[in-house]
Amino acid sequence: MPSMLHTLLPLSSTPKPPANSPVYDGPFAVHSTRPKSLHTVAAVSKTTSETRINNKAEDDYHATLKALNSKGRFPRKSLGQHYMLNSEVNDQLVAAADVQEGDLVVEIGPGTGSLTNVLVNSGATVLAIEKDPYMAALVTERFSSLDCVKVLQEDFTKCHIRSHLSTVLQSGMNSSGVKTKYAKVVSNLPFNISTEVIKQLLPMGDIFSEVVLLLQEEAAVRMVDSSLRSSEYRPINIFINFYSDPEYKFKVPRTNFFPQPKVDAAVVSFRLKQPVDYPPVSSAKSFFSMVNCAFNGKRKMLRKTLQHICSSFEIEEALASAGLPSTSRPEELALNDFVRLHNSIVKP
Ligand SMILES: C[S@@+](CC[C@H](N)C(=O)[O-])C[C@H]1O[C@@H](n2cnc3c(N)ncnc32)[C@H](O)[C@@H]1O
Repeated sequence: MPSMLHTLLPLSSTPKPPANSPVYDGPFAVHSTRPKSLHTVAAVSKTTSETRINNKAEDDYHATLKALNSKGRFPRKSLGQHYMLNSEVNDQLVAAADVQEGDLVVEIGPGTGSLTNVLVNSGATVLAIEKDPYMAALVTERFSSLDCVKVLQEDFTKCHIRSHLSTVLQSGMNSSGVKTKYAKVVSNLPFNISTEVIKQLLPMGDIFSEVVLLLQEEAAVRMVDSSLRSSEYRPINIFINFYSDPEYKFKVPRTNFFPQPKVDAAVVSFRLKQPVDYPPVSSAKSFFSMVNCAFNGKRKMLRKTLQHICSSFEIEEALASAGLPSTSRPEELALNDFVRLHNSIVKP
């Protein structure tokens, strides 16, 4: 190991790869890909087409440590820094988004660039947005010779993704050949910003076709499963189904990350609906404000929880004209029921 690594992570405190890991037990095969040797981050060089990375880089445990040490960094909990050690998982993430030559892909939190590398090798043009200035510098250096990767050092939850995308489409970066009208998002992002990111991205069906995210497993299950009357049924399920068709792809055990998080992860794809396909409501804002009100008392009847929108008599009338019992509770209503109820209360 390089002396730099010893300086920053003394042997006694150097984290060890977890026993028998990383193990990816996705839907396909179970692999044991224990770290093999010490690799540098990515050997980046120009190919004949000048857009690809020559040799498939090894983004394993040692490479990740070495990359972090090159910037004098330890993983930061506050930034949700759990780096992916298993390139098979990155391959499957990219496959889940069906990334093709000419796709424009937004990656949130590229970290050391292991997923970025797989995206580039699939022929994508990548706009990577990284909050940590050290990791942004690292990933910028790693892909500095490629026109098809642009790294922005920004907090994704605060950035104006629309204007960044249009800048990319108008810039020289597009000479690397973005062929589609819609971009995709593929990301292993910090668990603590995932709900915010989902709320930010799903209503953008006019610019994104697909959002594929590595999420905390429990959250992934909750977001995809919108079974009525379950204790997990929430306004976020209505929101997700309003704007997208979600699909649980596969589980990723915690042993695949460095450092290991306390929970497992899972990949979810959200196929975004185009605005013309959204359920017909006069205003999405008033629709979601009604849904949120309805869930204020999850076990209470809607004629009670919606009382500050209109009188309980009017609510009962609206329920009847939406074909719903007057005793309905929010957990009993699917997306379409809420749409009919909203349209009965707020006449278009
Ligand atoms: C879970 S790590 C994943 C890193 C890398 N994608 C991988 O697979 O190894 C999350 C990354 O997101 C970055 N990050 C944290 N908060 C962010 C934010 N608000 N906006 C953009 N990047 C963020 C972290 O610095 C870190 O690099």
